Amino acid sequence: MTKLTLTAPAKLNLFLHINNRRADGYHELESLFTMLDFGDELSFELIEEDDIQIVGDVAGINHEDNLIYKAAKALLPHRTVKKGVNVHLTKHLPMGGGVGGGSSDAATTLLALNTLWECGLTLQALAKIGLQLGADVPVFIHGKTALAQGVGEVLTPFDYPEKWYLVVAPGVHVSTVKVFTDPDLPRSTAKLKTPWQMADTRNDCEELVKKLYPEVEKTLTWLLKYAPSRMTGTGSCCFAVFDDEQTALRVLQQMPSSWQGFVAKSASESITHKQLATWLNKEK
Ligand SMILES: C[C@@](CO)(OP(=O)(O)O)[C@H](O)COP(=O)(O)OP(=O)(O)OC[C@H]1O[C@@H](n2ccc(N)nc2=O)[C@H](O)[C@@H]1O
Ligand SMILES: Nc1ncnc2c1ncn2[C@@H]1O[C@H](COP(=O)(O)OP(=O)(O)O)[C@@H](O)[C@H]1O
Repeated sequence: MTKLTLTAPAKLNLFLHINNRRADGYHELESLFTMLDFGDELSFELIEEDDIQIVGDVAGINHEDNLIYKAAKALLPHRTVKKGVNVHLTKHLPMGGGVGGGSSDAATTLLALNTLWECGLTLQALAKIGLQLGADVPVFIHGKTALAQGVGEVLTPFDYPEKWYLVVAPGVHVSTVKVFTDPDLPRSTAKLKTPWQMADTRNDCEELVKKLYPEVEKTLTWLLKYAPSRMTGTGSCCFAVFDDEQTALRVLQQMPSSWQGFVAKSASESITHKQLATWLNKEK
């Protein structure tokens, strides 16, 4: 049977500004998203049973709550190959960490099954379906470093230098909903005016999350000893940026053992798109 293995990359919000809160409760934001060359691994295999099976690292997530299942189910009406799918998931990304693990799994599933089920949908159509699964899904579908506006779905490709990042997960789960519904969250950052510098930016969620989760404050304070550092998304993961891999690895070796961490390089085009292109060329 046809098998396709893809990475579901981590994402970082190199900055995250919250401009206002919409009537529907979602927030208008501006953020510079970049994908990393590290993430979860998903293997897709078509099966005769007309079923969506997920095996591997699924601990703690109910089958029908898994964003992989939701993504596959959303594509069922579009498939021209009437077969089921078995998905093997190997998690490497911390859940609810602000690195988009669930959203990335969903996007990778949409990209893989659009191909295996021969749905023939464009990236725009996949991103529209993805937005229903989460505000972060469209950026993974397009798979490019991008300036995000709207709730995260209005994406403008942005040329940003590839760097090395040390990403640290302090082992606390931050609820995105809790952060976005907190009255103390700053919600009135003005839209960026070009030209702008990274020094003009920040993560508007950082102060609130540091106050609510002292372990995040400790992580940021530790990272800032070595390199410019920020929290990604609504946290809890934080990242430090380096110009070379060796320095980033040396800092990782000094990381307190109670935290999890990895070093990865940013990729202006997501690893998923490159893997899919290679697989399609081999299939020809
Ligand atoms: C905050 C960001 C920044 O990249 O990332 P994470 O920190 O989750 O990684 C994203 O916008 C999160 O996207 P995603 O993780 O898909 O969140 P969703 O499931 O869409 O929304 C979860 C909840 O967050 C709030 N939410 C999310 C996005 C947004 N622009 N405004 C919001 O108010 C809403 O309360 C929503 O119900
Ligand atoms: N395959 C999955 N991997 C990770 N999280 C998942 C998955 N399916 C559903 N979820 C849920 O989505 C939430 C995290 O969504 P995600 O987009 O990864 O946000 P974050 O960017 O905060 O990590 C988790 O709290 C988890 O409950």
